[in-house]
Amino acid sequence: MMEAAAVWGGLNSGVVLSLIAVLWTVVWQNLQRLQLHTYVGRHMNRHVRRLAALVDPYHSVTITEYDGGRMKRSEAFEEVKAYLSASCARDVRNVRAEAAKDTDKLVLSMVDSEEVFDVAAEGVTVCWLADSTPPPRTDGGYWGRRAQENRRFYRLFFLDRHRDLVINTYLPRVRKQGRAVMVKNRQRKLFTNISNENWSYDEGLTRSAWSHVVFEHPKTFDTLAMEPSKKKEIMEDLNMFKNGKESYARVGKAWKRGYLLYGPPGTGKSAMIAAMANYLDYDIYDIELTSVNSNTDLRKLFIQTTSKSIIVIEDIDCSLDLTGARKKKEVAADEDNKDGARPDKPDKKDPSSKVTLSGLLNFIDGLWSACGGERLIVFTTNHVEKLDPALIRRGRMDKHIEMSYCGFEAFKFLANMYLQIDSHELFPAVQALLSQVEMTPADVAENLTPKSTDDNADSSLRALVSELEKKAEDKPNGAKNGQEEGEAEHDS
Ligand SMILES: Nc1ncnc2c1ncn2[C@@H]1O[C@H](COP(=O)(O)OP(=O)(O)OP(=O)(O)O)[C@@H](O)[C@H]1O
Ligand SMILES: [Mg+2]
Repeated sequence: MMEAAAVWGGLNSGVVLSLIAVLWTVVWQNLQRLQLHTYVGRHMNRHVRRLAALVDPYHSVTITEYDGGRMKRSEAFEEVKAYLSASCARDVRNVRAEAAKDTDKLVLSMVDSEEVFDVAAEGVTVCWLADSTPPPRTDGGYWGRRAQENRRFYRLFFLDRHRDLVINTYLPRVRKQGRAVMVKNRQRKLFTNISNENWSYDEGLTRSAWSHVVFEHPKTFDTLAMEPSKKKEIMEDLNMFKNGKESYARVGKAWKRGYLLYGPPGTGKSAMIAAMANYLDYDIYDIELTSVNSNTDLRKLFIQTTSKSIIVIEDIDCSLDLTGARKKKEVAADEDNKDGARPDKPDKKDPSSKVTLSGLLNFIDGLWSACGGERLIVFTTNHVEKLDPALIRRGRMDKHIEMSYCGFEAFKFLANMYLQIDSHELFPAVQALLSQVEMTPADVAENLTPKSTDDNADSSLRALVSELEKKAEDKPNGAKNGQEEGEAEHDS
């Protein structure tokens, strides 16, 4: 009887303390809502939590700003920060406002020592604390100065009995929703590599070889003149890629895809890349190969790219001597075998050979095998026939897309876009002329652009026809160099 009374008494005190904790939680939330919580309140909050822990132990999970000693910003930290800023920021009295990159908006987050409650599930309240630890002692220098900044962290408190729910359901949800907030707030960027002297630092401690601007190119597939079926095929290919995480994993392939865009100047290769980036919602990394000092630097550039990006090397034939250079050097090496010369050894006298073909191949193969996924690599060239076959073989450049002179389908698209017409008496003449002469979509678009307020569809079309006729006269044979209409495209 006595024992039963003791247990009952213990239970009773447990229930009372739990009730105090719950009551305090409610009071605290209301104080916050009324903006009456104070420094003292925060301390009481902690004491109540300690008191409650006597009967119902709580646990905590700490999410730090940096991953271990790798000096890399923790993704989980960013996700929690984004989640809290979106879901709970209204309940926080003191917030830190940071300038969002490249916009006028501010990103709000909790200042140190701020706490906020969140509902993990019905009847399950958890508490987030924002805080920081003093920096480790260092001996100056840039890294030292950066390291002197406090290391921030978020700590999540929850009761022992909610452990499974918090770890298995709530935290994954927080990360997922945080990621969604980050995607929503994310502005796409166009990165470019700059010379090493100007290497910049990103907001973490990571040294960056890239500088960036906000990517705001207006070109989309809706405004890209192309034979409709070809355009559809490319868009479906991109869809398959974007949604192909599982299928790539199933067949054991890295989640990467290579595109080679080739064709004469002004046929829309760069426009196509912008349309792809807008369609996929990816960043663009535009590599200027001639600014890369060595194969090692090329590798560093690659390592600092992120997923959901298009890595672009424009005019690949001009950036590197890839026009059978490997073969020439192989011959030279055979002749000069005594020196043990390597076929792809860079020629120090030739500044264009700072990055070699083999360096570039390693770069692409690295892309294919190393780090995370979801990267497209796009090469453009005006002279596909000059490229080393090794560079464009299947597995490196998976899809070859020919961007060609303007065909009738592309013209109709442009006429609709620029003049808002689907047919006109001059269309047959334009069709006949386009089958005879080569004119790029860029030139057709320029001719269709009204030059004065007096211009209309009729005058613009006449201007185009007369331009095409002039070209036909300049080209006595009239043939189109065996070029078929529109844009051809094939998988290699
Ligand atoms: N198919 C197209 N549809 C719509 N606009 C086009 C098309 N092709 C070219 N243009 C327009 O013409 C201009 C030049 O095109 P772009 O820079 O994409 O050519 P390019 O193929 O990259 O040329 P280069 O080989 O010289 O780099 C751009 O303003 C682009 O918007
Ligand atoms: Mg271009």
